[in-house]
Amino acid sequence: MAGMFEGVRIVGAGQAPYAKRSERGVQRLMYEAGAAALADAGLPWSAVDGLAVTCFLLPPDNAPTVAEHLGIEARFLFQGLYGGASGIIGMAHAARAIRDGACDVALVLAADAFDVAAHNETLDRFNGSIKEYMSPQGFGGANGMFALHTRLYMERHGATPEDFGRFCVALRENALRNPNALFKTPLTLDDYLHAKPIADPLRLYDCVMPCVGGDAIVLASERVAAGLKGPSLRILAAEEIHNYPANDPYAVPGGWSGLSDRLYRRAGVEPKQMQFAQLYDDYPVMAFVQMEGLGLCEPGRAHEYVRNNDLSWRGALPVNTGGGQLSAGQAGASGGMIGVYEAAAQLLGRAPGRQLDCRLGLVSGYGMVAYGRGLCSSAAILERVH
Ligand SMILES: CC(=O)CC(=O)SCCNC(=O)CCNC(=O)[C@H](O)C(C)(C)COP(=O)(O)OP(=O)(O)OC[C@H]1O[C@@H](n2cnc3c(N)ncnc32)[C@H](O)[C@@H]1OP(=O)(O)O
Repeated sequence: MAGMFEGVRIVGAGQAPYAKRSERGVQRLMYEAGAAALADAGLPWSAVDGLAVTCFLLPPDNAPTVAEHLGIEARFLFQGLYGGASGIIGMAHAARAIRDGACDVALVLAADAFDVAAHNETLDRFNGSIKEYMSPQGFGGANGMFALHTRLYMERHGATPEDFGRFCVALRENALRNPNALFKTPLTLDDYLHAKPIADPLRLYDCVMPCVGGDAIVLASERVAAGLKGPSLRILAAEEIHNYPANDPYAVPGGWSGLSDRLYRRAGVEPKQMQFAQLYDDYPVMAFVQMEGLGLCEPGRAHEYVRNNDLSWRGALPVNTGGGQLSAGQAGASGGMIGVYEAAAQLLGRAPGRQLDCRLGLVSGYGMVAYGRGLCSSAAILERVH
C-alpha cells in the first residue's frame, strides 16, 4: 500500500539528557540533541536542509534563528505552535516536505532550558481559560485545570487514586531503566498515595517535574537512507485534529477518538498490533483519555485497564518506555518530542537499558494551548523497515 509518507524514513534519534537545572541555553540544548540524532543516523550537519522546531515556548527565538544558530541552510522550516501535539505535527510536516522533494534531510527537534520565572508566568497564561478565568481566581496553572479533569474522570467512571498511582508507578519502573531519566529512585503505590497534595485530587507524582533537556529525530529521503548503515523507520500514518467538538460538554477533553479510525485505517494496522504506546502524560488522566481514544481500551475504562494490565516494560503493551514526562521529566516546552524520540529510539534499537523487541509502535501528543476545548491532539504509527 502506498503510504502517506512514501519515500521518507526516520534514520536517527538523539537526546540532550534531562537534568533538573543547567547553565546551558535552549539553543545549546537543541544543538546537543540534534548532534546526537545526526551521529545516530551517521549523517553530518552539512546534510541537513530541513528543520522542524517544535518547542512552543520558543519566542523571541523562532525557527529561522534556530536554523541560523545551528548553521543550517534550510529549504524547509516549521515551528510548532500546538503545545505538546507539536512534535508529531512537526514530524509529519517534515516528512511531507521530504516526500514532495522540498528537502532531503530534516531534523525535528525541541529543547527546554527551564527558567523558573518564565515557566511560572507561562503556566498562568498559556491557555486562554487558565489566563482569563482561572488565574484571576488564584486557581492558575495547569495543575488547577487538570485537577478538575481528574476529579471529573473519577466521578464519571469510578476511577480511584490507586488507579492513577498504578500508572505513575509503572512509568517510574520504566524510568529506572532509562539512563537519561531525571528520576532514579523507585516509587511505590504507598509513596504515591502519601505524597504531598498539589491541587485536589492531584498529588505530587500526578504532576510532571519541569526540567532541562532536548529531543531530536532525523528524517531522510529513501535515497539518503539507502546510503546509511543503520536501520530505518517508516511513518505509516500521522494524524492531527484541532478544536475537536465534544458531544459531551462534561467529558475530559481530547480529540483522539476523532482521529483514531483514520490513523489505523491509513496505517493499515489495528490497535492490538501496537507493541508500545508513547502517550502524552502531562497528567495520568490525559494518558487515560488517550488510551481510550486510540482504541487501546474501552471508553471510560482506562482505570480498569490499568488495574488489570502491567504498563511497565514487563507488560504486553508497555506505555512510555523511557518513563514519560512523569518520570523522565518534562522538558516542558518541547512540544511532546519526548514521546517521538522514545518511539523512534525503541524502533531503531537504540534504547539502552530499556530496549524492547519491537517493530511497530504508537505515539500521541496533546496541546492545551487554546481556550477550554480548542485543543490540539496528534498521533502517529511508526514501523521499523529492516
Ligand atoms: C504543554 C501542554 O500542552 C500541556 C501540559 O503539559 S500541562 C503541564 C505543564 N507543566 C506543569 O504544570 C508543571 C507541573 N509541576 C509543578 O507545578 C511542580 O513540579 C509541583 C507544584 C508539582 C511541585 O513543585 P514544588 O512544590 O514547588 O516542589 P519543589 O519545592 O520544587 O520540590 C520539592 C521536591 O519535590 C520534587 N518534585 C518537584 N516536582 C515534582 C514532581 N512533579 N514530581 C516528583 N517530584 C517533584 C523536587 O525534586 C524536590 O525534591 P528534593 O527535595 O529531593 O530536591
